[in-house]
Amino acid sequence: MYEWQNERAGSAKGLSDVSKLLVQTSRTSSMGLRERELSERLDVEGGSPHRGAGRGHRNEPFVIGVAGGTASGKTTVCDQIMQRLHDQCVVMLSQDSFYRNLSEEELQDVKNYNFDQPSAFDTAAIMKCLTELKEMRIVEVPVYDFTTHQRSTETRRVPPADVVIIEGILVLHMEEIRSLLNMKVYVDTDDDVRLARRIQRDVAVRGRDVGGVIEQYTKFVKPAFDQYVAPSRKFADIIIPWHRCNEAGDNVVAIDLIAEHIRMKLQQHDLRRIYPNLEVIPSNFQIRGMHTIVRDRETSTADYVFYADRLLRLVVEASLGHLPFRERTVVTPTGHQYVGVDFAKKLCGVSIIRSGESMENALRACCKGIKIGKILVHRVEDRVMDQEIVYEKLPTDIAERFVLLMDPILGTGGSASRAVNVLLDKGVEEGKILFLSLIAAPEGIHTLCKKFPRMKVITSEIDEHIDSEFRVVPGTGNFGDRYFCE
Ligand SMILES: O=P(O)(O)OC[C@H]1O[C@H](OP(=O)(O)OP(=O)(O)O)[C@H](O)[C@@H]1O
Repeated sequence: MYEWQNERAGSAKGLSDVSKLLVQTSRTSSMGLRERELSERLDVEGGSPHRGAGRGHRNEPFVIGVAGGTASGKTTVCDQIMQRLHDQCVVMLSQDSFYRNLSEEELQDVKNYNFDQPSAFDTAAIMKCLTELKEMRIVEVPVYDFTTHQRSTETRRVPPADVVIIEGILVLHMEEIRSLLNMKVYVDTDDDVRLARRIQRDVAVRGRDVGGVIEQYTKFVKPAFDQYVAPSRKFADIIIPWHRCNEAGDNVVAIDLIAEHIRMKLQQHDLRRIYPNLEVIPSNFQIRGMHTIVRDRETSTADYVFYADRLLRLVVEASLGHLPFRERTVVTPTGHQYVGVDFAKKLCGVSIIRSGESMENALRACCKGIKIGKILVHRVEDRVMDQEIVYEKLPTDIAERFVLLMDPILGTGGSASRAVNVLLDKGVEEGKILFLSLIAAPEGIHTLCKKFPRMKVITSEIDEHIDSEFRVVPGTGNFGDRYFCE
């Protein structure tokens, strides 16, 4: 029997009531009520800082690093991301909490101490905290007093979360920290705006005088910005131009995009942890852009076909990557050996009529001369799990082949399940079937992945849910109508 390799360890998970609590923490606030409540509930429930597998929690949080110059608006960006993710468990850390304690000598000459250089931070402590949060453990974060330049004896207790945000000037400069981040954000604000804000903040909040703030800025802050902070922009996945704000001072578009991306990742993350046989092809802004076009109801048929074809091709290519291969060595024109691989030979496609036929061109373009069969399922709207097979035409030797079963939309999973059963009846091994879709609803994923755990399910995006009329939401409308009709 052919078995797909289980690439991801993990067990069934879903968000518990506890982890659904919103946990807002910031460097200026002491422990918030909800955070305290969460910590207490965790203590009561677990009696241990670990949130183990099988207790209904995620395995690892999504970690975001937010960098930018002093007073660039990093905290505001973080607060706004947190607000958008109000139904998720989010915690925020500040790199500033991890300043080292100053020695007696340094304290006596504090005006000449450079707080903006990497060595001013206790990077080992930052790494410990982030690593433990990644392991879903409760951490104790230092509390730094900016007036005495010392850590307080108190610590701030931060519980595990679905999303961890760490902000600070050097978060993207430090390679160790970068390696733990799932998303890197850089807040880009004009230098003069930042200086004005810095003066205002240090005088009002940290009890400094204007002359002292400007001196420190010129001597340390600005050179460190030029040396460490500004060059770290190149590591960012997203650069937020904070001068492109609305009247309320928000860059709504950027924050919405970030929050939407995180939501999508969290959703996908969960399902992929539940089902090792689910594969979501890695997204990027090019793919998101194409999805945006095919989901837009204003898109013309010509554009719909063009961008759907591009996306379908990506799904087909990603699926082919899951087929087994044999090592093969060839000799290049330079006379040298190239140790490569040979494709799997015995495969075929099967499209679920009608929408599945839209994937045939992509498959033919990738696999020269591939045989393609067809299955027509009559979708009975009020009996979603009891579909009727109306027509089938399949290669006679299908039982000896790997089968790429194609349908761009996975809704309830009723049609796909029925089609898989036809293949199984023909003698195809479950582990040799790959189901390819462009857009999948979680309901369909649950149905297929649970029912056929050895079949690989490959999709490009997972949508929110199906509505009362079994349509995928937000979806793309009726794929067949949009793709095949003028
Ligand atoms: O997972 P399910 O709930 O079964 O829904 C998915 C099916 O619905 C769509 O087909 P539709 O019935 O619209 O027919 P078409 O392909 O001919 O457009 C889609 O192409 C799938 O075949």
